[in-house]
Amino acid sequence: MTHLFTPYTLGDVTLRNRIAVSPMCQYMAEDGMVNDWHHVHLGTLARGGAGLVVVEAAAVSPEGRITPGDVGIWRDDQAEALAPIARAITEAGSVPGIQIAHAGRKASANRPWEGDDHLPESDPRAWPTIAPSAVAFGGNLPRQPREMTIADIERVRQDFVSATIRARDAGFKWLMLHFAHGYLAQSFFSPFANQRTDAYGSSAENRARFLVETLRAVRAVWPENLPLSIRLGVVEFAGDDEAMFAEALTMLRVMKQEGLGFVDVSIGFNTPTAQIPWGPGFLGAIAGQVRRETGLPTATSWNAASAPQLADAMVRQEEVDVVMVGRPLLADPHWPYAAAKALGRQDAAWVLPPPYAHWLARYR
Ligand SMILES: Cc1cc2c(cc1C)N(C[C@H](O)[C@H](O)[C@H](O)COP(=O)(O)O)c1[nH]c(=O)[nH]c(=O)c1N2
Ligand SMILES: CC(=O)[C@H]1CCCN(Cc2ccccc2)C1
Repeated sequence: MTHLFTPYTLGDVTLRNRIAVSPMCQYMAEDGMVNDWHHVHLGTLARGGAGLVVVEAAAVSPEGRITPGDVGIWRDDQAEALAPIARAITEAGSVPGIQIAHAGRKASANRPWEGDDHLPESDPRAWPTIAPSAVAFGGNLPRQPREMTIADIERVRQDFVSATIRARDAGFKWLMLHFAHGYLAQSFFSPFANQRTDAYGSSAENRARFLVETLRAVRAVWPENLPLSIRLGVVEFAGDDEAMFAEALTMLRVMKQEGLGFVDVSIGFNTPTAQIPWGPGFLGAIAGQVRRETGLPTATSWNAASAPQLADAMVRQEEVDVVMVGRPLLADPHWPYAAAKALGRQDAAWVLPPPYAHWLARYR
């Protein structure tokens, strides 16, 4: 029995299988607008057979981009440009998802293959960055951000709400808030990054405030019957993970009461000194713990699809409900087909659309 190829229903949304395209920035947008690159990239991935395609981090404001090449959803025309992509994903038999994000102190950077570092302040493309505290990430991102005022906090929360409304109206059916990877929301939760002494800092409850308030505000405008998820770093691999994990579980229980429906378990990435134990499916056990301790359905990524058998086992062992696949899909957008074959599914070819499947099913 392959668990990876069983349907999954959450609210009024059913995924044809447990494979999701993990959100992956392409850094190919101009002024936040998607273009042919994104249409071909995401359309091909949807035709590859994944049950869910999560469009890359879309910035909720210009300052919230990581690089000048990031997709945006801070304007109506940007959302309108995303609508055909949501349609193409749906027509391919997959569910259209999108991640909305604010990069915080990791913003205003070069594309990864062009340095992955902060743009020089003299660069006309650069912009000032904001964060919970005036504390730089360090490493290749040394710029000190401006500490956010309460007015900034309220504005950015509203930016997440406006972006949610645009995503809804553009036809997306699965929303993921980017609360991970050292970006703005994750950095509020982190004692490494958040040294505030007001209601948004110091205690775990205060450090969770921006995330919980934003989730609550987004929940109020995202349709009740559609999945509302977050991607959250629950460990840092930088020393104090027991405390961080316990705080994350507490926050997730509060968020569940506030209408969170699903959590994609990831890494904090709040400090350049992290020692990540890279390896096949290394977050699986942690995702399973989150699932048992909070009762929330989960996903995780991080080499979860290094082998189809591993991805299948993570579902079978109830560590996750959905497997987020990233880099393997860059290598092979039809990875779900290869996985179906590797797992011995009779109708493996029919993971792909008829114009491909008809011939592959009878290929001798
Ligand atoms: C090119 C590229 C771009 C992105 C990513 C990765 C890569 C390789 N990742 C992380 C990604 O979604 C996934 O969690 C990790 O890559 C781990 O999964 P894999 O081991 O790649 O399957 C990522 N994560 C996220 O939450 N939002 C994003 O927009 C991106 N962008
Ligand atoms: C936007 C986002 O969350 C992404 C941007 C690209 C790097 N991602 C994190 C990453 C690190 C190492 C290997 C793969 C991925 C985070």
